[in-house]
Amino acid sequence: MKKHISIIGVPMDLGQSRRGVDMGPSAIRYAGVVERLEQLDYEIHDKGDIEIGRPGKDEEATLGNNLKYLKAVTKASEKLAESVDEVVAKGSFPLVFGGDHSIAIGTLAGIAKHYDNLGVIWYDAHGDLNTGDTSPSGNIHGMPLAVSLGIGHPDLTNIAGYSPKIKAENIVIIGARSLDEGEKILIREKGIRVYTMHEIDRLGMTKVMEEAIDYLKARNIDGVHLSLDLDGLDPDEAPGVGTPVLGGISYRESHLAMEILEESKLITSAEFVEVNPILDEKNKTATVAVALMGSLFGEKLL
Ligand SMILES: NC(=[NH2+])NCCC[C@H](N)C(=O)O
Ligand SMILES: [Mn+2]
Ligand SMILES: [Mn+2]
Repeated sequence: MKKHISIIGVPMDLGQSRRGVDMGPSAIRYAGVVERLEQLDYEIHDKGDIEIGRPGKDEEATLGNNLKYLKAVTKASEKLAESVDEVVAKGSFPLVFGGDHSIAIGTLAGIAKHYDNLGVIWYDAHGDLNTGDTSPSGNIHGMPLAVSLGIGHPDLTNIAGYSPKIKAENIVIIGARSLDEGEKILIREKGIRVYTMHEIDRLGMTKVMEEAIDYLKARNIDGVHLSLDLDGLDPDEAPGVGTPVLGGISYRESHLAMEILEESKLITSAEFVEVNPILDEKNKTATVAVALMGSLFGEKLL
């Protein structure tokens, strides 16, 4: 039987302040993702996009809680959680395209209930561990990992009616190079495993991925979600992102990371987020995302 992948697009741009990231799912499709994965003998079902809707003028205010567009993000997260939930329930692999990283709130809400002990690999320049209290921006795309740990506004932590979605000791962050003070405190307090750029430079990507995999296996995880923020890569190679940070993971290292994950056979769901075609150069970032998906699903040169 052919393995089955279900694509869900999430044209969400309300979790941050640079317009255009809502076109990410189109850019990724345009870069040929379906054709590419079909060649790997997967059966692909593109479920289309989640409807986000435009917030009214009265919704733009943060209502004093430092959570921009809380209502609209909550609504979209609920819809996404339902759609992802259906995909997992029927035994297909959920592959979600963003949209900004706030969508991980809904993705994880739909996935985590199907696992007793879900692992998460968070491939990102950032920790996304803020709350309304610690965020310097009020942008919800800087909060999804905290929300999934059950930390943050109850409207967000209770998406799909349960909380927390994941455990701190089952998370590995890879590529971090920009963390806010509150995020650093949370990382230390919860003992979250983080491979910063320092460790990637020092150990090399092979060792980092092998350690990450061993770490998750030792936690007896029964599935692993890959949440890949394209800003984890260096902005020279993935320029189409809203919050670029210099000194990132290279395209080659990222391919290697995806290949090692594929060999591990641990990944049970994935999302690729923050692709913003307005900020991109000739759809380069979406093309990089699709190439990485190729490796994640087993593409080989020979
Ligand atoms: N998913 C992202 N690109 N997150 C960037 C977050 C940036 C910053 N830490 C903030 O909370 O505003
Ligand atoms: Mn990021
Ligand atoms: Mn992120």
